[in-house]
Amino acid sequence: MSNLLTEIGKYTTLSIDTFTPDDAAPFPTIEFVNATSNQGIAFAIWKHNPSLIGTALAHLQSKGVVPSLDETFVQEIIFYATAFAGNDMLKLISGRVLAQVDPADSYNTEKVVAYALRLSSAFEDIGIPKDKFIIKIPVTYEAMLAAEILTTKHGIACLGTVVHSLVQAVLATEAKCKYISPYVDELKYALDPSTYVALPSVDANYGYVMTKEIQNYFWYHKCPTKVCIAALVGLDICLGLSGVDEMTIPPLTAKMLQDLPVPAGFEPGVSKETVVEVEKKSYIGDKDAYYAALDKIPEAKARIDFTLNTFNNFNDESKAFIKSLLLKEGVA
Ligand SMILES: O=C[C@H](O)COP(=O)(O)O
Repeated sequence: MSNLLTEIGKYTTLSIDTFTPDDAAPFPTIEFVNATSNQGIAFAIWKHNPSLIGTALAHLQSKGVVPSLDETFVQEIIFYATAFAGNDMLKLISGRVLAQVDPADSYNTEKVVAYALRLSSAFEDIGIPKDKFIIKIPVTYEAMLAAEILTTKHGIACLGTVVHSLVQAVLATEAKCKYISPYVDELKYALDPSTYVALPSVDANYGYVMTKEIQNYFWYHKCPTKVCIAALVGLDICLGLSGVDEMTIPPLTAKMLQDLPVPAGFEPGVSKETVVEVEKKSYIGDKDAYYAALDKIPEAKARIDFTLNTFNNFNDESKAFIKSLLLKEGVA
């Protein structure tokens, strides 16, 4: 039977905002193409399924790696537990699994490259080829230099994430990101969708207006980068942005859309037929111009800082949780 989720899926690629296979169970007839993770989702996975940490530990031990509480070993556990979780999700989706670099490295090109290569190695080591995963990289000037290196020199597909402005989107497509993820609703709602409070109109939603601006720019200038919207919670926003290239939908929002009928006369909120002319911009090769442009958007800067801090906190919690498991198992 037709419902709002399948209807939106006619116009927009649907992906799911989870790495927990149980979350995909309520949608047996929906084809989610990609499945995503970040440090918040990762922490939830370890808590939900701590056996993934044990699987990662056993794999590393089988390769002769000696367990310890050192930062390097705990990080290796995160790489492999992420890869094994991704492997489970790949059984339920037709596309790729996505995993994010350490947000603490976001302003350091070399560190982003090194982290992404180690994470990619873990995926490939357990049999997940390069065309089945994507590395998510927060869009800063420094990190986009890393994305370009990873794409062109290593053949690793990248998604520019934590996008809160057209300025970042322009840089990410110039850096050859395969996707970008504009954040639509406030991150606090994405982390706990049950607390969502809709604004009086979608036009009052910063992320909604920005996402339409970015999609229009990418379509008008025929950018090869796809817009894969994230931090999407509100039903009104999902309807308003239906028609974008791709949506990563949290399970709770997907369930609500699946339970709703299609309104009479439904039309997607965004369409290539209504694209308007927009001036082309360029920031690659001009770090000062990029940060000067971003400085003019305090809302974007505040949201980027808040998001990176939030993910850093989840990463710290993950590491503390993994250390406590290693101690409990008596292996470190
Ligand atoms: O869970 C948080 C948000 O949806 C952030 O987007 P993401 O899942 O693509 O990282």
